[in-house]
Amino acid sequence: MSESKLNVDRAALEQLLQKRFFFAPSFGIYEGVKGLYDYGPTGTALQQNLINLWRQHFIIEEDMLEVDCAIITPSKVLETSGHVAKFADWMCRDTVSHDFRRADHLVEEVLEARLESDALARKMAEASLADGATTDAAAKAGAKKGKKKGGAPAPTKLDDAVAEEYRNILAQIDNFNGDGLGELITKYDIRNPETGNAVTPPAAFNLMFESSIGPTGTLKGYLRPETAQGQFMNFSRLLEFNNQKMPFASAMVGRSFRNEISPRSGLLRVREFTMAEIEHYVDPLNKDHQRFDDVAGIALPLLPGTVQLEGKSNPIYMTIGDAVEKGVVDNKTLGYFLGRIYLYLTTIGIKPELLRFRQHLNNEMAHYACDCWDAEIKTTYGWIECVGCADRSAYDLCVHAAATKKKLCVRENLPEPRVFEKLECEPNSKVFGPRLKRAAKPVQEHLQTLPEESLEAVSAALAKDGKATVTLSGTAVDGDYEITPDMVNIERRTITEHVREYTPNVIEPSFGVGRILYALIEHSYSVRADDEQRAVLSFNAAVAPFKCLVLPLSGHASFEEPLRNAARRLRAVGVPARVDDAASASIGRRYARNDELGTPFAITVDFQTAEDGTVTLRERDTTKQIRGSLDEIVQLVKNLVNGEITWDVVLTKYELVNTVASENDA
Ligand SMILES: Nc1ncnc2c1ncn2[C@@H]1O[C@H](COP(=O)(O)OP(=O)(O)OP(=O)(O)O)[C@@H](O)[C@H]1O
Repeated sequence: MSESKLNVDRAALEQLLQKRFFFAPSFGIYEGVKGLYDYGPTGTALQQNLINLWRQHFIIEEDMLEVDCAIITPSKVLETSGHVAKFADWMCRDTVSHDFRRADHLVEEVLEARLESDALARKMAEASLADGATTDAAAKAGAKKGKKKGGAPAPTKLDDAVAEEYRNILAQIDNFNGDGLGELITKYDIRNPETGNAVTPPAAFNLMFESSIGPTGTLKGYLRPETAQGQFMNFSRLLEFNNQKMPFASAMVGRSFRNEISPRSGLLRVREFTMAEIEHYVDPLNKDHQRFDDVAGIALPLLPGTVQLEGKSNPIYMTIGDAVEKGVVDNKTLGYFLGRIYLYLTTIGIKPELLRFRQHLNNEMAHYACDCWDAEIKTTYGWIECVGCADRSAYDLCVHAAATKKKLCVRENLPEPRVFEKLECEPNSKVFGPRLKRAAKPVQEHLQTLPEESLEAVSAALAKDGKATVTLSGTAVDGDYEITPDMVNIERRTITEHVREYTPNVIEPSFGVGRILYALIEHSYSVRADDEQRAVLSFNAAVAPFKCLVLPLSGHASFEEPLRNAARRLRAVGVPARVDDAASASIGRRYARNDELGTPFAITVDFQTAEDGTVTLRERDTTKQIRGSLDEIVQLVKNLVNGEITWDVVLTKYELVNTVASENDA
């Protein structure tokens, strides 16, 4: 499939979004704070519709268990999950202005700009060559031209090998850690593009907002950076609620908080945002999915790690069935969710040709993940991760179980008892206590959890030397401890198990609602190719913030009653209707305003309404209108909004109203 270009004038779109109050910087009258936004009525309705569709598509369709957990999270939870130590980005500082920049974004921005400049220089050189000049002269001419035009720096041609190196780095930019990014900054003399100043070497910056809980100030807490941990905390209750049946999924829609280093791209990188997350618990020995066949035939644009490491950025198209069979995608459950994510995004209106699934590279993978794919959507800001889909393995449940000594596992009755031999260690605590004092318990626990080969070695040492050494690490009493045969009984026993106990693995699709909302706005935006050049947001009826506008042809008093009646009738059949009776604006201007809000339908009350009770119905994208009785039109709008009929079909059944006059009456 060819990649379609986004034809969006971002400055014009941003103006529209502010004017129609989709969203705006928070605390604006105090000059605002970067990365914080308020949604207005339009944005709120759009977001709510996206969430409703998400709930329908995932939670209801898959019978998931929805929860709503606390946002303020005690430090202990996030220490255990690894977020306190590792939930960080790499940050550089301008050595003169002291501005902060995220290191990977800085490298990306500078190298991309150099490649763009290189491409321009080559184009100019080619053009001049075609005019008969030599390459050098052409480049010089290009440079002069560049300088003359608005003072922008002249395009600079790169050495072929260097350009190739840049492309390679960019294809795997997420794979670099702090040291790696530092080396790139030094090697390629990367500076703050806004000031031209050098930057400091990257340092880790933890993204969590820290707080303290209660008046003592001693209980440290954080605003959650993801909703997942709350769901894990409730794993046992949820399993119980599900009658111990596996697999199952929990889900939550809620706010998360990240103290982003330098938020710059509107809604795409903010410090407080709505996430919709699913934690699907699955047996590690069987990651198949019952409904895999429903999605197996969908061809997805995939960008596997191996392709990125070759320096390539074009996705390969592969059915989900093939991708799992060939091991490109690790397992059927992960593949199933990639398919469901694709269906959700394309159903709400994301253009399939501007969507790809990129696999995480090893260094990029979050500390908890063993395989991860991002659904990335192309916007005017480039490819943006909008949904992460990670196999978190058993990481979270295991670490929380170990920290709390609570069992977070599944117990399943085996169809047949399992009989096997096992080397077991039974400590003699009467001897342990007096001899090892504080270390007695940790040493006993250590021995009981040793893998079979290590326990075998201890047993052999005790038999041969009459003693063995046990080394503790990561405890409060780390060190070497000597044990003797009177302290333990190690023997091989026959075990009969009737129950299998295991920690489930977690497959986690994690959606950033704001990023999806913004990408959808860009994909829905166009400008009419007429003299007026009016903007339209072509949301489908299911996601459109408002479904139907009701308006009078003019401010004539006789329109008032039928107008209210039409709005009342629409609401009675469950269609949210907005009335626009601003008599000061012409009908054409009011249609245009409505197109900017993305409202798909408009009912107009005019002089004929008083005569025969009919109204007109206008569709936003075609601007075509039909006429019918109010009853008929209300029913039609209801069916159109619910997707029971399409506008194309409506057009085959009704005569068009001549609308040229009113549409141009702006
Ligand atoms: N600062 C943010 N602003 C808006 N949405 C965000 C932000 N950070 C993450 N998200 C959303 O949450 C989803 C899941 O979060 P995840 O931890 O996978 O993101 P991430 O890999 O940290 O994102 P990035 O690499 O862009 O910082 C992302 O796919 C994205 O849609």
